[in-house]
Amino acid sequence: MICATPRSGSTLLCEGLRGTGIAGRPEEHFQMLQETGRPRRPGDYFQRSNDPDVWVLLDDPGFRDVFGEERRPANEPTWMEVWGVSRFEELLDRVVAEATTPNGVFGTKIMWAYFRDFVRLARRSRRAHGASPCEVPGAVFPNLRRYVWIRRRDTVRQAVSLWRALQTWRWRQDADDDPGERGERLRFSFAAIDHLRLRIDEHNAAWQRFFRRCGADPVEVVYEDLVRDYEGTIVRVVDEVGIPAPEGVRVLRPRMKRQSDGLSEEWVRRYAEIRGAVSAGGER
Ligand SMILES: Nc1ncnc2c1ncn2[C@@H]1O[C@H](COP(=O)(O)OS(=O)(=O)O)[C@@H](OP(=O)(O)O)[C@H]1O
Ligand SMILES: OC[C@H]1O[C@H](O[C@H]2O[C@H](CO)[C@@H](O)[C@H](O)[C@H]2O)[C@H](O)[C@@H](O)[C@@H]1O
Repeated sequence: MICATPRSGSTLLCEGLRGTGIAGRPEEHFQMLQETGRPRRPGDYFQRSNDPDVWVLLDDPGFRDVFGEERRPANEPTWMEVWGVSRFEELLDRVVAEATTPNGVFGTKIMWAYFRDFVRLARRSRRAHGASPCEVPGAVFPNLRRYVWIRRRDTVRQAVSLWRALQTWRWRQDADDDPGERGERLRFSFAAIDHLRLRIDEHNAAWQRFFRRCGADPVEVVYEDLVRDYEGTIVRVVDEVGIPAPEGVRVLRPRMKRQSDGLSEEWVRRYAEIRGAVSAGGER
């Protein structure tokens, strides 16, 4: 089970593991909120914000196409409808069947932001009824061995990446993709990036507390190291999870490309400048 936060490089890791053919087919199979049964909408990423500038942004009519109904209509199918199932147990069965490689290894990826919803939905099902939150993943996933925790050292760049993805709704770019939107309509917001950075830091800390409390020792992957040594990192994860690879681990070249570009760098610079001024007691 890959434990992640958004824009941590988790898809690159999942694709690398999937490409080995022996490490399951991890994807974001359970991205649904308990309340709505749907994946998060852009506005959900800003809930519990303590920053009035974020509240103003959420109400800004100029931002309706980003946060409003246009992006994710209220009648979009629920996640269970997408999977064509009516009970959580059925979803589990479908996911385990689809995400298991012939050697019996299963893989999935879960973000902290909806891990609580996953745990609560699972505990209402027969599989994990009465299980403590620590016991839930082991109760619903067969022979869970180790968690894999992916994080990014530079959470400012991660937050910039997320703020961009929330505006473009482009979550990946493959080598042969048309790059599409390159920044013409995108809006910088210190408040939004700062909120997302705080949440990312908070969610990483929450994963750590969860592992500590549950006596788990996750395999750790840092995005910047994964990018520097892709093959070596994938081989290490397979090895540390304990997946037998009698003929060695095959690592395919990634199809995905880095999405950040000069505009992302410009936003990182502007964010640091404003943050520096705010810490020195100045205005945003
Ligand atoms: N090949 C390659 N090399 C370097 N970086 C890469 C690569 N593939 C994906 N990425 C970067 O991973 C970031 C997306 O992270 P996630 O996959 O976790 O995002 S998601 O929340 O699941 O959509 C996102 O980071 P940013 O570049 O900062 O936007 C992607 O560009
Ligand atoms: O390719 C990157 C990821 O794309 C999907 O997830 C992302 O898009 C969702 C919106 O459709 C969003 O709710 C989610 O937070 C994003 O991570 C896909 O589901 C992931 O498997 C994939 O890693």
